[in-house]
Amino acid sequence: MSKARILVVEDERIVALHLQQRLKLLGYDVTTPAASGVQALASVRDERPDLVLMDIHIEGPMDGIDTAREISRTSDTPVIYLTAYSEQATLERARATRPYGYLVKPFSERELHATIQMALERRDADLVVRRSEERLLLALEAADMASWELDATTKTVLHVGNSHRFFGHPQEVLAGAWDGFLARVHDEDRHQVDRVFSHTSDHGGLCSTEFRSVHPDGALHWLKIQGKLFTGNVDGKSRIIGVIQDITERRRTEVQLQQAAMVFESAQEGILILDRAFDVINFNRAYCTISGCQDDEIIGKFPHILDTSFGTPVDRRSMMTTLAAAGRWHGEILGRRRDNSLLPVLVNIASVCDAKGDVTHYVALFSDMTAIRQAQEQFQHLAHYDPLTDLPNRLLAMDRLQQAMNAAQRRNGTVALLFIDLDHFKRINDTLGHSVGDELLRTVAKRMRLAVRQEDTVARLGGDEFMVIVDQVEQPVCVAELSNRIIARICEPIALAGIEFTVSASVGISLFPDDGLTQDDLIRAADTAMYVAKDDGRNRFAFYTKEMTRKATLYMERDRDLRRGFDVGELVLHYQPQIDMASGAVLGVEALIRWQHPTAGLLGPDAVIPIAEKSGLIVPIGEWVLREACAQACAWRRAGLPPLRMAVNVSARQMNPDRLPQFLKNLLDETGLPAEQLEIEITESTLQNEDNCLATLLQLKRLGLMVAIDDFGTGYSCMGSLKSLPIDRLKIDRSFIRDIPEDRDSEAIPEAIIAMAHRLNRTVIAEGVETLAQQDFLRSCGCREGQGYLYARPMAAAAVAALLAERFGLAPDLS
Ligand SMILES: Nc1nc2c(ncn2[C@@H]2O[C@@H]3COP(=O)(O)O[C@H]4[C@@H](O)[C@H](n5cnc6c(=O)[nH]c(N)nc65)O[C@@H]4COP(=O)(O)O[C@H]3[C@H]2O)c(=O)[nH]1
Repeated sequence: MSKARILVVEDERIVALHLQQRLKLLGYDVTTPAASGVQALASVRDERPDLVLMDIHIEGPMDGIDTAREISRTSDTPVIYLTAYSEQATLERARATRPYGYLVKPFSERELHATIQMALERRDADLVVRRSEERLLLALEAADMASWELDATTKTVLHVGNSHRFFGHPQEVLAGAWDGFLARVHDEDRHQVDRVFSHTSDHGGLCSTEFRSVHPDGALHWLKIQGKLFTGNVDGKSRIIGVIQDITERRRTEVQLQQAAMVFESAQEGILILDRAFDVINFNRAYCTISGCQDDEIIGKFPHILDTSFGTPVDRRSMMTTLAAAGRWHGEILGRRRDNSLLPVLVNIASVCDAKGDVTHYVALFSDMTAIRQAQEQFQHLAHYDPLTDLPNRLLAMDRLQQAMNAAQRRNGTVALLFIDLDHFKRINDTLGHSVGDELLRTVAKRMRLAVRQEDTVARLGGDEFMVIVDQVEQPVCVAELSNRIIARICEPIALAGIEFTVSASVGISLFPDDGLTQDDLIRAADTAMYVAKDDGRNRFAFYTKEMTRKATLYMERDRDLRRGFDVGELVLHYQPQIDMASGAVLGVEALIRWQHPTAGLLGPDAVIPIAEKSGLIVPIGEWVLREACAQACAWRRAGLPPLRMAVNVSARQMNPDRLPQFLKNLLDETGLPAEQLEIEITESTLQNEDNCLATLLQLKRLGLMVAIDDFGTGYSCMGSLKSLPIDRLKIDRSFIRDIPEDRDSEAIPEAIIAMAHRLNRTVIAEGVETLAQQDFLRSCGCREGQGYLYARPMAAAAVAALLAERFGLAPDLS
């Protein structure tokens, strides 16, 4: 053991040398004595003595106490004061420097030795404590912790280590009154922190809590503070001593883990964590739901849903190869449920690697695609099927037709395309309502399906239009039979909304390849044939013929020509006088349409009316006729001619109660023509077939117009109801007049019509009177009015005026 080195600080040299002598004798090593504070500090720094014997009263700017204070500030060297006498104040100053001892001069060798030994031992003990404190501090620092201390009795914070790091404030801000410390704790945690440290003894002296500290920059730090209560072992005070730790990162990780756990558990996707052998080590609820497996059937096993033993299309080897190469595998498979049923699943598997890049786990996600696939199927269904009847729609029908055509082409066969349109469906829809109309369409659809073979397609194209595609037609006659079957089925009585009624259908048929090689051609052909079936009286079928196309083309050309003629004013009116057969007086005229065609010359109504009826142009043309006829009647009146009845033919399609009466009212208002001078002629068939006819007639009568029934006698049903109809005049059809008097039998009908009309108080006029004999016969039956070539042919307005002027001896002003 080496000798302790001692520095003597003494300004009296003799005393210093004597003391050194005594020390040497006691076995100590001595350094050169220092005579001043400055020398002493230099010696401590350079000689590194183990102990300093310091005379309090030394010369110089620093006395022994000042020098000792400086030594203790810069080194661990213990200082023992030497003093002969001292005032109290000096001693107080000396004590404040925490010396290792006092030796009061004169002192014995024993006192000197004992004091030095005690000081050295205390210095060693202090060093041990200091080292240990240092170690503790370093350990706390390494653990990112700091110590803290609280006086539990007074609730005073004594110490908060590394306070900047944990609270963002210096020690002075935190140390002191408890409330000052609490002020640095987040509002929401303050109460909890206060409670924990107020009841430390309740928990065996241990306390621990986690809270947030608010740093001056607003940043929140999660802190964990732990401590233990120590009671009175040093100075009788109760202290809580412990450590503070910043757990912000841990809390963040915890929150992230919680969120991850939440996602894991609440995910719609089934999630599996697999080990390297592909055995399950963790799973979520959704996986159980999707796979139907129980908890104990999952852990430690290969995922049941990926079981390929059912021949699902997962190739496990290629999956593993992809996983090894790319770290991911995804695809849609037919997964296997616990009950061995299959379901479409979208699978996403990812490898999880360690720091070295070696695979440690796999994470597999399973999305049940059943709902999506069902929705897609529904979507597909909606896109291809008619929602009302559930029959294929036009899109699918076209596809099937193309397939049938392709197949027929390969085997040199025939496909039949049937275009089916319900007759007068619009009328049913309008009168019975749309829900009845819908139900009717559903019923018809079912009946059609029952009428055809399983492999044939029945489709709804829209509205009341249906299509049947017959694959593999053996003979056209089979298609005819099928059409009859369909028509017959449709015709069966239907009871809807408490009403029983029947509906018929018209069917147009085209054949592939005879009638067309493309879908469009076939459809056009079937459509044309269907219109022919309708024209032929409905409730029947018609095979397409080339002649139909010719006629249809002709019709279209005529229609176009008529529209043009109408637009440029080529339509004109001729007028045929209606005569009092007794006096020969002109009672009125019938307006008859003519077409002054630029190339064909003057054309009769046959060139206008049928085409206009078909295309709907009859309504504007009919209104033009009425306007023109009224204007002409007014012009004649203005010219001074006597008032004449103006008879105008009105088509069935014009008999719209919402349009015609209002139109006529406006016309009469505009022209000033008295209503009773205008006579509307409707045919007997219009009266029978047009639902709106009666309602329109009643309104016309209310306006004061005259109504005549044209072609009377050619229909059958209206005789009985004639009495109640708002009719003024009957026009006997000229077909009944033609054979008078050659054919006696033919006289019976006009005779009966005239008699009946008189009975019912209606006027009669005979059409087509060509001979005097016919006139005489009619007059003998009591018919007073006649119209025919016998009196005058239909003629232009100017000719009528001239005729009237001649008859009445007038010279009309026709300007
Ligand atoms: N053989 C013969 N025929 C005679 C005789 N007297 C008159 N006629 C013809 O008989 C038709 C009488 O007209 P309708 O029965 O109303 O029959 C009319 C009428 O139903 C229709 N029509 C004519 N103009 C119009 C019109 O503006 N609108 C509508 N909707 N139909 C019209 O066209 C039909 C034919 O008219 P038109 O060809 O002008 O033929 C006229 C007239 O020229 C006769 O003694 N012998």
